Amino acid sequence: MSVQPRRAAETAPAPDTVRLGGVGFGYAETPDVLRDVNLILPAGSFHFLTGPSGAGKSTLLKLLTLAERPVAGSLELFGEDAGSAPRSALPAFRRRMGVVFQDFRLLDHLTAFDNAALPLRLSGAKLDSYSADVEEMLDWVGLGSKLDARPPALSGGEKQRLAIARAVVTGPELIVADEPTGSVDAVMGERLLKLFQTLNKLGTTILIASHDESLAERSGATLLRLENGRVTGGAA
Ligand SMILES: Nc1ncnc2c1ncn2[C@@H]1O[C@H](COP(=O)(O)OP(=O)(O)OP(=O)(O)O)[C@@H](O)[C@H]1O
Repeated sequence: MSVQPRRAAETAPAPDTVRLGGVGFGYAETPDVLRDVNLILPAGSFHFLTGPSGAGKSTLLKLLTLAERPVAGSLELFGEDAGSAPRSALPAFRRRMGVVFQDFRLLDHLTAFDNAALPLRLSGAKLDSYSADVEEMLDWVGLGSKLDARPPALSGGEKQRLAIARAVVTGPELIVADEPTGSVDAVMGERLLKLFQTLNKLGTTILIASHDESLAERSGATLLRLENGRVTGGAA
């Protein structure tokens, strides 16, 4: 696979990709969704996050992707304080991660190719430099014949695979995915798992929130469980 995670040039050990200490967060109607989350994702680690519906998995992912910020505790990404960093610093954190949202967040007016290529285009890269990588990634997720299709003409599973291609095509250091196999069949679920495993072997830190406990167990990833506002399992 030609898409590879970017790596720092220095030889010092990479800092933990994610460190959460005593994190608390909630909503007006549901305070205390997260009460005291302690979580470390070392660089290059692979974790699955499971837990009952409504436990707060998507909420935790919103904190990691900086869509929300903790109201208590600390959040470090890539060895730097992200929990209380100024808003102007957030895009630099976000550029280092690929995110698969549960609702995909594709742009309906763009083709599949242009949706997948969007993060590269926004980074200022020239089409010639990324076009082959984007096509390879779309081929990997089974969309090689749908490069010109727009999201409204894609099935739920195809949209999900397109969202995954877009998240991984930049070679991010961290991939955060919310139910990334929820809309695909078992065969494609295995194929997507292989994609995540391959990216992890290349050094990408990966956190997948999923209801699919059997996929999580087959993944070889460290299993984390979110319940009653706390995460158990893993290195924290
Ligand atoms: N934007 C919001 N405003 C208010 N409450 C919210 C919001 N988003 C989530 N919640 C509430 O926070 C709690 C945790 O929701 P969240 O979606 O994070 O759980 P989850 O573990 O991802 O659930 P599922 O497995 O069903 O996707 C739930 O009680 C939910 O109703």
